[in-house]
Amino acid sequence: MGTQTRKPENEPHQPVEDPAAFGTYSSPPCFMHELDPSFVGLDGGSERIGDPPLPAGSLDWPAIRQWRKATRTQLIERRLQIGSAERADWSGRIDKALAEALSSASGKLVGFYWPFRGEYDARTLLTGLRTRGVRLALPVVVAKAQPLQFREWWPGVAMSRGVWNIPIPAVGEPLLPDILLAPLVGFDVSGFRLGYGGGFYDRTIAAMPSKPQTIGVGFELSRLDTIHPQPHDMRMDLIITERASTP
Ligand SMILES: Nc1nc2c(c(=O)[nH]1)N(C=O)[C@@H](CNc1ccc(C(=O)N[C@@H](CCC(=O)O)C(=O)O)cc1)CN2
Ligand SMILES: Nc1ncnc2c1ncn2[C@@H]1O[C@H](COP(=O)(O)OP(=O)(O)OP(=O)(O)O)[C@@H](O)[C@H]1O
Repeated sequence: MGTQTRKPENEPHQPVEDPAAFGTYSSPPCFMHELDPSFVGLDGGSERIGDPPLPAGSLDWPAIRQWRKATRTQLIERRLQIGSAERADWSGRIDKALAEALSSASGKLVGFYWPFRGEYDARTLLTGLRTRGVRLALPVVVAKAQPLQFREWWPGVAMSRGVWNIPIPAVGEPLLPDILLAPLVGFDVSGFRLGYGGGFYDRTIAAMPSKPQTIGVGFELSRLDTIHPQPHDMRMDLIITERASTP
C-alpha cells in the first residue's frame, strides 16, 4: 500500500485557532503552545519506549495498568518533542495513507478528533473530503466511564469546550460514526492501542450497536511490542502511521 504498511489542558492552553473558523488556514496549527518548556531542546533520545519494563511474572492488571501509565507519559513526551519538519513530513504521509483508507467513505460519517498534545491532525484532509460527501463528527465526553457521544462537525459550526478544553460542537444530536479514527498514544503490532487511559474509545466501540470501522492514527514513535492487551481493549481494524498501515 505505498507509504502504508501497516495533566489536563487547563485554561492557559488554548488551541491557537478559532475552532469555528477551521478550514480557513493553509497550514496545520503550531503545537508550541502545548509544549512544556522542559521538553523543548531536549535530546531526541533513541532509547526504546516501553520502559520501565514490566517486571517478569507481574502480568496482573494492576502491574499492567502501572506500566501503561508510565509508558503513556513517555510516549506523550516523545510526541511533543517532534520537530516541525518531521511533523509535517510524517503528517503528509499519514494524510496520504488515510486518504486511501477513506477512498470509499462517501456518504459515511467519520468520527475524528480535535488534536491536542501533539496528536496527528487529520482536520485538513478530512475537511477536504467533505466535498466527496464524507460527513464528520467529533467526540464529546458526556461523563467519566461512559461511552463518548459524537456530534456532527463542519467548518463554521458553533463550538464550545469540553473536558481538557478540547473544542466540541456546541449542540447536535448524538450520531453513530460508520468509521472511527482513534488517536494513538501507543499501539502494537496486533492492532491494539493505548489512549489516555480513560477507556473512552474502548467503551464507545463496545457500546455501539454495529461496530464501526476502526482506524488508529499516529506516529511510529508510538509503536510498542505489545500493550499487554486486556479483554476490554478493542483491536483496531487498521493502524496508520507515517511508515506503515497494518494489516
Ligand atoms: N483529541 C482528542 N480528543 C478526545 C480524546 C482524545 O483522545 N483525543 N478522547 C479520548 O478519550 C476524549 C477525551 N478523553 C479524555 C480522557 C481523560 C480525561 C480525564 O479527565 N482524565 C483524568 C484522569 C482520568 C483517570 O485517570 O481516571 C485526568 O486527566 O485528570 C478527559 C478526557 C474525547 N476527545
Ligand atoms: N467496555 C468497558 N466497560 C467497562 N470498563 C471498561 C471498558 N473498556 C475499558 N474499560 C475500563 O477503562 C479503563 C481503560 O483503560 P485502558 O488502559 O484500556 O485505556 P485506554 O485504551 O488508554 O483509553 P481510551 O480507550 O480512552 O483510549 C480500564 O480500567 C478498563 O477496565
